Amino acid sequence: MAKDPRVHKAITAMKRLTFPQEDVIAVLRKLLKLYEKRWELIEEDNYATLVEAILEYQKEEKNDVNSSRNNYNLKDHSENRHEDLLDDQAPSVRESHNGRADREEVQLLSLEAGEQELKDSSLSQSARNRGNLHSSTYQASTRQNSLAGRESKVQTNERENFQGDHQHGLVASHKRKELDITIQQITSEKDKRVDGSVRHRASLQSTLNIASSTCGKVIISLTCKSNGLPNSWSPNIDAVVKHAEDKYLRSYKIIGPEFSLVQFLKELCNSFLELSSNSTVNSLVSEIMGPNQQGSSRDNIEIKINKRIRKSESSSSSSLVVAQKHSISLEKRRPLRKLPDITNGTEKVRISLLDEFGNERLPDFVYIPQNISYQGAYVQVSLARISDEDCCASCEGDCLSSSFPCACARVTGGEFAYTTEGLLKEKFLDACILMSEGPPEDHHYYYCSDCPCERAKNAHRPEKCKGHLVRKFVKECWRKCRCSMQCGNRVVQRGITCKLQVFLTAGGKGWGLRTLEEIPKGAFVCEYVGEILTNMELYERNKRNCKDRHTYPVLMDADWGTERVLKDEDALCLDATYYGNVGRFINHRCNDANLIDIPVEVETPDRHYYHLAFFTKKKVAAFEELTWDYGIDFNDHNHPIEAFQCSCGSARCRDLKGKGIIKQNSVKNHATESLMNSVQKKKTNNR
Ligand SMILES: C[S@@+](CC[C@H](N)C(=O)[O-])C[C@H]1O[C@@H](n2cnc3c(N)ncnc32)[C@H](O)[C@@H]1O
Repeated sequence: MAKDPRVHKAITAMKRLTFPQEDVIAVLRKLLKLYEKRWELIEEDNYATLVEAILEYQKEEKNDVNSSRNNYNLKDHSENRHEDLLDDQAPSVRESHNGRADREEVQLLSLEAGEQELKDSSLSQSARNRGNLHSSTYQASTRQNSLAGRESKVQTNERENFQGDHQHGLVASHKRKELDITIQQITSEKDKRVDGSVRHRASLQSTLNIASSTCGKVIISLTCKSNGLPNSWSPNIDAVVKHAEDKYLRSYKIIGPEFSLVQFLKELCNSFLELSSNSTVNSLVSEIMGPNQQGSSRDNIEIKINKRIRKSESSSSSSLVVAQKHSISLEKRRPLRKLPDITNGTEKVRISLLDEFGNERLPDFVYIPQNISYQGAYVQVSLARISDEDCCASCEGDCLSSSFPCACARVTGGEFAYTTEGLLKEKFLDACILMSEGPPEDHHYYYCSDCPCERAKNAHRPEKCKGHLVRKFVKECWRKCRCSMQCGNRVVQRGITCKLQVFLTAGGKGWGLRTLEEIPKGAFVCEYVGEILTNMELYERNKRNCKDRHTYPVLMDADWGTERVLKDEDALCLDATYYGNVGRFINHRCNDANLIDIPVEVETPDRHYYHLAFFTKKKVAAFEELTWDYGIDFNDHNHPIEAFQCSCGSARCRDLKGKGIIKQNSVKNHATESLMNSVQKKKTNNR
């Protein structure tokens, strides 16, 4: 173990990302030198800089064609590394630097589905040649088993009807089959460590093989090959499966919590059987890369297909018939793009942007940390409008620590909404969540007699008001108050404190926002900041720009219930399309989003204008995407602006047509106004 705890921590963090220790050490050395040992630069954003530097390093190493020089340097490095960074490394790691063959092959993972023996399989042959098989078997069907407490050597058979609707020549003869999913970690004995983990010698080139036998058996095999690269230890297969699942669940959020990698691999096997009956190479490529991406370098992953057909595809013989080879060359790794701070220094914290895919247009907008009026919106902020009841002119220091709640707690029933830790009180938060998600109750809604939203659409014959949710407000101390800026009743106005990152989502949602650290329940994350427009201005703007891919308006109707007739200039909205803050990147998630938007009164008791603040509804893990429920009714046909097909991944996703459950034909998707009418839509949906 390294003596320096910071080195040890960095190595452990990188190990979780499966970076070879040798690479981590080499890069750490360089970075420490470069940053003059300023560890905070390396550690910030959960080692984002280190991750990038390692990827760069690996790319450079790979590009070094002079293998002998490369070997010499690597050995040289590795010895130095031990001296100055890892003084007390485990002997097994030291050992791995020596006696390394230039080119070795270790099969990391092989998955088999089927019940019959493979005959004449190059895969099983190659596995045999490599020596011992270390095998772990998982139950394919249950989530518990795939996520937690996996046990090796447990084999479960799952009944599958192979015939079903697959009209597959190869499997047609088997009406019902047992389908076993077996994950095997295959390696040569000399690569095995004492603790059971496996040393692998390369990470730059991997080969994915899929093969099927005529009796319906499919083998998926992932092979990693070395090219004289630094030695490293491959993690235990349990860790690999869990890591991949966690990554999809936590970072990408494109799948539900019931996702199981093993189940996914099983589906891959079944798809392979289906496709191999009549597929062409193209159809398989299309299956892997998506119909519009054939031949494109969207992922910059080179997929070579060597179709080695030993028998005709339609053959019903029982020998192995197809071996499709996809060589995934990480040499052509996607270029990472990172902006260190999209706020241009306007926030207290830096907010980076990371494009792991390297192919998305950078967002085109101006970052503003606070709302600003576009034109007609008149936000009346004046000391005169703040009455004695709306401020605490005799407080000092921290209002939360005084024995009696001051006047500023009046709005929240004489109790402050925040705890001394700066979180929303659970009772208050839960009440807000219940109002926005719970069964709709009529007294939660206000129906205008002359609704500005409907007036904007048709001034002469406005439709009936769709209803506006009467929201609970938080009220913060402000300028007329005599407490300090550190008062616990000033949270939103102090701005963002969480470590956030804009990232390109993997699920087709465009950019998204994630947290780089765990956030507790009830924490303020950020505001929704944009241009303040009148409702009419927004309507006109949307009519002009309805083709914009992403639109970002929010109606500030949380307190319309207190007005008899709302004048057009008082019906305000926020639009973050052209000017906005990081809140504009928060994607929608149906029903079980981790953020809730709560109106916060700061500068004025006049609630035509307020701040819309996002708080966590539950504890959010580091790297989890932050989402809120826009309140969209995906069945609403009458919206002028076309909305997105929802890819939120929630098990309770409301966009049924997007999932093919409702026919799409004449149904139009509409987004922007859905945001504006979110209340009514949620209500309808809940009914
Ligand atoms: C407020 S923006 C969020 C940031 C946006 N993803 C971007 O790249 O700038 C809203 C837009 O993001 C996309 N989006 C948000 N949530 C989505 C979801 N669940 N499924 C698909 N697209 C989504 C839609 O294009 C939507 O109009």
